[in-house]
Amino acid sequence: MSTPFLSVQNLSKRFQAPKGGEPLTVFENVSLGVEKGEFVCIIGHSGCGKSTILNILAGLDEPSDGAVIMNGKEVSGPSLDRGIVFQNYSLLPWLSALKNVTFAVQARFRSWNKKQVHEHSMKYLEMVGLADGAELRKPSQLSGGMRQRVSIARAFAIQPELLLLDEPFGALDALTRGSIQDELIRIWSGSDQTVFMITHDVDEAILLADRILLMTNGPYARVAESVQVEIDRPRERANIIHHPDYYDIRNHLVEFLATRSRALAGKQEGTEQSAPKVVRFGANAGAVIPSEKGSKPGARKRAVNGAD
Ligand SMILES: Nc1ncnc2c1ncn2[C@@H]1O[C@H](COP(=O)(O)OP(=O)(O)OP(=O)(O)O)[C@@H](O)[C@H]1O
Repeated sequence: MSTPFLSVQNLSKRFQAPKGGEPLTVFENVSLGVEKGEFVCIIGHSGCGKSTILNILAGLDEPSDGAVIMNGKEVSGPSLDRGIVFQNYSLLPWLSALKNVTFAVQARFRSWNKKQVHEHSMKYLEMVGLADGAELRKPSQLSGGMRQRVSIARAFAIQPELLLLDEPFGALDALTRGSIQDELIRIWSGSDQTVFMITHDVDEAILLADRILLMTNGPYARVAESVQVEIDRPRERANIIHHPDYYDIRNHLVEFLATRSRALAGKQEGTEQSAPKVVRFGANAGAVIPSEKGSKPGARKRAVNGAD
């Protein structure tokens, strides 16, 4: 079995208690694989460790045990191969929106001249609706949603191999959220980018993802299930609810969050398999896959509206 593009191997994270008490084991023995070009969402209750996993994938935090291997190399620090959108935007406050983007683009594409950098950056700012003069404002002069859009433009503009998104649309109104979700799918569809995204929104996850990872509650959280979303693309927000698998998947996710995330919580004893259980619906519901690790995503239909 080939090694996946992104391989999370027996990852654990413990934080020291502030006053020398018992350390907090946020999650333990998390193993999973993500194939190149796959779009994966992760869902779990607040505090189970989703952002901590994402920070480790980004190389911004270190695991207590285990490793993350991307493209055959262990992740040991941040890299422009991995673009990140955080919940709290993380923009450089002394630079304009445009300069926040050009700064990253210049670092990524070192041989480009100023004009190329400017045009490329403006293209992505335009994509998020911020090319009408707002690009000249500093983060403190922008609303929360606008700041988040700058952060999204910056991450997309560097065209990373792996896009890490930590609730990227949380601060956006429904209309902007929908149009940026569409842009994300358009960009991802036309590239071989891999996306790993945290969301609390089950409908968003079903609309966007090839696969949804479900985390149990912490401490000692783990990724218990990997739900395949085998709904053909393009998926349209207005029509996806009519797909025969839609409510089966949705009910499964909601039920996991309501009961099983808690029922499955707690420390696992040694022999427990660390790879999540694969869950499939529709025609593939009976398919037997022993573990998620290394499994290929369902047939990819990357066509989106107006694009192939
Ligand atoms: N630097 C840190 N030091 C100590 N504890 C931390 C640190 N960072 C996170 N934690 C703790 O680790 C746990 C997981 O936090 P994390 O932010 O990863 O959760 P999350 O699932 O992303 O939550 P949310 O959905 O609310 O964003 C929490 O209990 C949090 O308090």
